[in-house]
Formats: sequence, C-alpha cells, structure tokens
Amino acid sequence: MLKVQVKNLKFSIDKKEILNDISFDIPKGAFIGIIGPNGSGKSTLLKNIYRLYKPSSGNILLDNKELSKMKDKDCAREIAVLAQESNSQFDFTVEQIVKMGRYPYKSMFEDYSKKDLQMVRDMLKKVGLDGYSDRSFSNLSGGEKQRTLIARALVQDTDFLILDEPTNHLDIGYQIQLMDLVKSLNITTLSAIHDMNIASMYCDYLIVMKEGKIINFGTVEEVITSEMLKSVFGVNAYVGINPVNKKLQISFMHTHEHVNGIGVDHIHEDGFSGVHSHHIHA
Ligand SMILES: Nc1ncnc2c1ncn2[C@@H]1O[C@H](COP(=O)(O)OP(=O)(O)OP(=O)(O)O)[C@@H](O)[C@H]1O
Repeated sequence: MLKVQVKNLKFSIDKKEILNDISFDIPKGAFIGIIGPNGSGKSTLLKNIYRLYKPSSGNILLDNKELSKMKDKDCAREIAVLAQESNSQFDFTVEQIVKMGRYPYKSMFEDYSKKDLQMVRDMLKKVGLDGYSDRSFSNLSGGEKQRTLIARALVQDTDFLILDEPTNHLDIGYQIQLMDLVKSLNITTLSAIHDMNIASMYCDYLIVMKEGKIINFGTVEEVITSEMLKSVFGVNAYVGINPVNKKLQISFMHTHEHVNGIGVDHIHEDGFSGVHSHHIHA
C-alpha cells in the first residue's frame, strides 16, 4: 500500500526551476532516505511535501488524498516534521516547545491534558532530555535543540514523518539513538541524509537527487556504489560489507588515491598527474 505519491512535481522560485519533474512513491511503513549534493533540492522537495512551499505543478497524495486540499490541522495530525533550521524569534522552555506537538489534537482554548504532559515527559526522557523541561530553548546546545525538536515531532504521533538532516549537530551516540528511536516507531519516514553510513544502516530505499532531479531510486545496495559516489559527489570511496550487520559500509579516500604506492613513479586512481609531493608519516 502506498502512503505517499509524488507525481510530476515541479517547483520554481523567481522563474528558476528548483525541482524538475519529480515522481516517486513511498510504500506504507518504509524508511526512505534522500541523498544528494548541497543545493540539489532535497530540502525544497521536503518543503513541498510538508506544504511550506506550494508546487508550481504536479500532485502529492497522502493516503490517496490530495495533500493540497487538506486542512492545516488535519495535515498536522498526519505529517510531523523535523526541519533543518528553526529560527524561533520567541523564547520558550523545552517543555513548551515539545507540548506544541500536541497542538493538532486540541480544540480552541482546550488546555493540555495529563496524557499530553505525560507524553511530553516520556518523550523528553527517550531523547535524553530528562530534567530539561524548564530550560530555555535558546540557551541549549545545537544537539540539545535538535533533540527537543525531534521530541516535538514525535509527540505529534503521526503516521508519516519528514526529517531534514535529523542527525545535524548530534554526536555519534545521539545520532544512533535518534535513528534507532525513529526506526523503532515503524512509521513511514522520508529523510534527507548526508551521512552515507547512516543512510545504509537505516533506509529501506534511497532517492538520489542531483540538480533538482531524481537520478536514482532503489535499495541501499542498488544505489550506494563507488561509481555513484564518484559521479554524484566527486569522491573516491570504498564500499564494502560490514561483516557484523551485513550492511553496506562506506569509507572515503583521499581525492588522489594511489594505485601503485607512493614514490616518484606513482599514478593516481583518478588520473591526476599534477606536480605534487607526499609526506610519509611514520
Ligand atoms: N527560497 C529560495 N530562494 C531562492 N533559491 C532557493 C530558495 N530555496 C532554495 N533555493 C535554491 O534551490 C536549490 C536547492 O536548495 P535545497 O535547500 O533544496 O538543497 P539541498 O539539497 O537541501 O541542499 P543542502 O544539502 O545544502 O541542504 C539551491 O540552489 C538553493 O539555493
């Protein structure tokens, strides 16, 4: 069953085309990652799906319903978002921010219930922010802010989650914790991801974007290859299999990687032949 269908989506700003004829489907419950270079259109695609931007043409369907026709509050019960940047002008406490995730379930003037507050507390504990309820959001570290915002998205209790580089600012421990937490929910998730190893660990399918277009869509194994990393990102990478979890494991190499050792007479994997020297560290 399909949760989301994006059909021939185009999006332009000031006559500049940013998304060019994007089409893909997301099966219910799938975790889909979007990878691609800076400026390739990942955030813009997500913003069109979570309705911050209005598509120039095309359709987006959620559970076979036209997304553009849904009421804001109905939409907020269906889609939770962790956006990339959040310039909050006002200062709120951590608890106030996370409570906002329960707003779509409140009628006008209705206060937060005991259940809402318990959900907020439980989620703060899950993201490692126990005891932070009364802290001011503006003084938090980058990682603490990110965890507050993911807690807000998760108490929204939706069937579809959109994440824009969710592991931004997080140390490796919290990156894994956050991704494990999201994965454990088993809800349909669409996430822009820069880290190839995180993408490999958590995604069922990957979308590769370049210059506003989808250039590949497939399983992690189909998509992440050293050829793709070279042609899309311009980097040399070794792609192997982690012997423990059998997931793809990616490690990057110096741009001018040696093929036959270093010395006067060496060549480079990418054909680089400029004058240069190497320092050998013992
Ligand atoms: N509001 C805007 N006005 C003008 N150009 C924009 C606007 N928003 C995005 N763009 C341009 O659209 C292109 C795609 O941007 P987008 O933020 O979607 O890329 P991205 O793939 O998410 O990049 P990154 O990896 O750097 O986050 C970029 O060239 C960007 O400069």
